[in-house]
Amino acid sequence: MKIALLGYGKMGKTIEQIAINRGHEIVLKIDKDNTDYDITLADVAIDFSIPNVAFNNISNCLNNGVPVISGTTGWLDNFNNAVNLCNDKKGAFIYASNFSLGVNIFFEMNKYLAKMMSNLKQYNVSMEEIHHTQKLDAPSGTAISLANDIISNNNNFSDWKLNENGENIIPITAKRIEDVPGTHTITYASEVDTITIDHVAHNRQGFALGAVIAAEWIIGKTGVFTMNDVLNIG
Ligand SMILES: NC(=O)C1=CN([C@@H]2O[C@H](COP(=O)(O)OP(=O)(O)OC[C@H]3O[C@@H](n4cnc5c(N)ncnc54)[C@H](OP(=O)(O)O)[C@@H]3O)[C@@H](O)[C@H]2O)C=CC1
Ligand SMILES: O=C(O)C1=N[C@H](C(=O)O)C[C@H](O)C1
Repeated sequence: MKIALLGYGKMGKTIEQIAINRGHEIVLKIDKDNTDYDITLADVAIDFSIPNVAFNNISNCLNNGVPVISGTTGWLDNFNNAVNLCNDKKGAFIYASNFSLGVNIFFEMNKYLAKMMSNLKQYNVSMEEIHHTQKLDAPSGTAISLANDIISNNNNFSDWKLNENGENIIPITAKRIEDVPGTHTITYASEVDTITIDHVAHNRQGFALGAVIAAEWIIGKTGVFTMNDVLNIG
């Protein structure tokens, strides 16, 4: 498979290694100094870039009939536009805030726990995410997915806020510590006890492998998909 890497930073480089080991060819490596390119050279594009260019990258792929996998976070104001464009062009598109198998299992655990806690109003939920100091967005895309899944599965919470408490609010704390690949912790606390679940990434390999598996999976398909479709979980 011929892969275009839209974004050739920490993730782009990790994806390159894994893709080559799985027998793929990298035909484009795009960073901020190299934005004039022919996307049709690729069978599939993998976008791990920066929030304010992700939607343009995705649109360029969809307008040129190239399936696109995006892991870039912090651009979701334009998510519905990407979905509409994909449907108009009969293209293929997957966005995931987190491509790792472990986090996708953690997403399911979070939904299950949120459902169980729905009738237990004595528990307040809170979330903490920790990432490396170069991260541009906060809270992380993964934390936003986790919070939205709690809201969909638990009537006690209707919104999330960064560093803010309040009735029916899920407070999210974002910490930035050098070299941390990604840690997410969900805490339910009552007066008598605390329940915590967490996911700790040890490196970026899990995110990158998931993105390459999604790129292999999407070839020949039409539509907007999620990692649940790819991994067949949930
Ligand atoms: N969904 C998931 O599983 C995961 C998502 N992420 C997300 O992926 C994104 C990238 O993360 P990471 O690799 O750590 O970040 P980096 O900062 O290491 O890499 C970002 C890359 O984007 C490039 N870039 C800048 N402008 C453009 C442009 N116009 N077109 C294409 N590329 C451009 C940068 O180029 P230059 O170096 O020249 O500035 C750089 O190569 C982030 O949004 C992060 O949150 C990260 C890990 C997992
Ligand atoms: O920027 C990162 O590094 C990561 N970003 C994603 C997010 O915002 O959730 C996924 C992962 O946690 C690493």
